[in-house]
Amino acid sequence: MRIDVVTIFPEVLGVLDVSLLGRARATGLLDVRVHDLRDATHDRHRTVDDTPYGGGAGMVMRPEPWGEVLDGLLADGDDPLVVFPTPAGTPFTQPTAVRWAGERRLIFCCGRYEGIDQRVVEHTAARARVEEASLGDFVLNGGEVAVLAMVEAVGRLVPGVIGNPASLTEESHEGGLLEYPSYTKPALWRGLEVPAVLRSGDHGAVARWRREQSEARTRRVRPDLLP
Ligand SMILES: CC(C)N1CCN(Cc2ccc(Cn3ccc4ccc(-c5n[nH]c(N)c5C#N)cc43)cc2)CC1
Repeated sequence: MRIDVVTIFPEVLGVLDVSLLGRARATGLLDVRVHDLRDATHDRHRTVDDTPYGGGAGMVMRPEPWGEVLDGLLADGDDPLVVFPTPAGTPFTQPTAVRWAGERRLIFCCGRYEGIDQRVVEHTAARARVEEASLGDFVLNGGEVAVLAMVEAVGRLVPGVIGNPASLTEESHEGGLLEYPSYTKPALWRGLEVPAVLRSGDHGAVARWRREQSEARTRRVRPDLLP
């Protein structure tokens, strides 16, 4: 999978070079390319923003640099999905990550200030598949942190990125339930014991206990996830 990220803060995306995604990049499983939007400006100050039509607080990102950088990225004709992170977007969920992990190429457009001139979304949607997605119901200062989360959630689902695919099967939000609690050695720690069933060797009992724990945790913490 190829992932392009357009941003005015390319250094923020540097964290993608470490850990799992770093190894995935090094082995070619993920081809992540970060592009500095300011490279598509041509004035002395490398200006990417201007005042909003209609007045109001803050600045809006100018359409011209975005048009130029997307002209280049969309020239390959390989049908990428173009994602605009925005507080006004469709909630990004695990099903979204699973769906995006099936794409051959993703392009993430990180806005800043009060957002990107809407005509960029409109013009891009006339020549590519576009989604406006939100990381959650809270406000960030720009799209970069959201894209880091989205790229990690998607990248880890690409075959080969996670060493043990089995660890992808029983995760939170898989199958609509939160994951069961996990334990490791020692069996007794600061007076707290590991549940006996987990040390019983009875795999059927362990599976039942884990399902019950997932259901109870979901009822307690996220009843909205239950059918
Ligand atoms: C003037 C006045 C009436 N407006 C009132 C509503 N405000 C909403 C507003 C607030 C901040 C930002 C900062 N920002 C710029 C690009 C950008 C991309 C993603 C996110 C983002 N925030 N939270 C998420 N889950 C996100 C995602 N994904 C935030 C971004 C953008 C937009 C804008 C100002």
